[in-house]
Amino acid sequence: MSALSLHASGVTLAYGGTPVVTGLDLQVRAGEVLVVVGPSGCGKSTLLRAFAGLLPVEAGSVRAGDTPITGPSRDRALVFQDDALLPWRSARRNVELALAMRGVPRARRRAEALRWLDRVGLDGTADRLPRELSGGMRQRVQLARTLAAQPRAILMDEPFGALDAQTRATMQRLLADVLAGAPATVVFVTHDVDEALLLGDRIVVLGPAGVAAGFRRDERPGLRDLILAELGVAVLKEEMA
Ligand SMILES: Nc1ncnc2c1ncn2[C@@H]1O[C@H](COP(=O)(O)OP(=O)(O)OP(=O)(O)O)[C@@H](O)[C@H]1O
Repeated sequence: MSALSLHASGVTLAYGGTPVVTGLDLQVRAGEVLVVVGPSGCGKSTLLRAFAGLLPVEAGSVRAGDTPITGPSRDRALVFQDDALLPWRSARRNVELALAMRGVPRARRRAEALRWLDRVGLDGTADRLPRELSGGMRQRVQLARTLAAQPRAILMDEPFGALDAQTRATMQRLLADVLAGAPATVVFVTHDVDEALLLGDRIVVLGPAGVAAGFRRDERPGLRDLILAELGVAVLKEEMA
């Protein structure tokens, strides 16, 4: 399975007729990790929902590769802060579910689920229920389950927002590691500019008028300050809008 490019062209997104995002143009290249930052309420989650096929566009188009996005697909996984694991299934059996949905024969699921759990550092806890795991461990299971489904695009909405600083830093490094070996395009939403700089090949600042600025990582010295400045301007514009 190859990574999937994602495209938003002249996109307007709205809830109950009230526009949230207007005329947005954004191209995500196949295989890149694009991080989206922006003021609270500017429509970051809404954009992910459109790419996930959960929210139809009011105007413009969203595409995955050449195909218009008209609904959810197993090719595009959405990952939230809440781990959304099934509470009555062990970590291993949560991962096995993703394998079953991918059509992996029953006889191979157990070993493959254990390999994915091992990959996210969870060997030895495969038989525990979600409530017997810490928040960071549950996020690891969620990551294993997402990767096991082999999506071609992963849409991540502040997945580490609920974790303490130390666990969050560990998860960021782990994610950077596993993504390096995964053939998937990633759109990652965060409030944390340092997280954006660690994970993103490219970082865009979303503002009330669409993409306010875009940066390649390592593009120039002082990138962090530049992003913070753009973010500050976007927040002011959002407040004045
Ligand atoms: N289901 C909904 N129904 C109505 N309005 C909504 C709904 N979801 C979001 N909104 C509104 O749309 C706007 C954008 O919300 P969204 O969650 O996309 O912003 P965000 O940039 O992800 O914000 P944050 O950074 O705070 O998570 C907000 O004004 C929000 O109140």
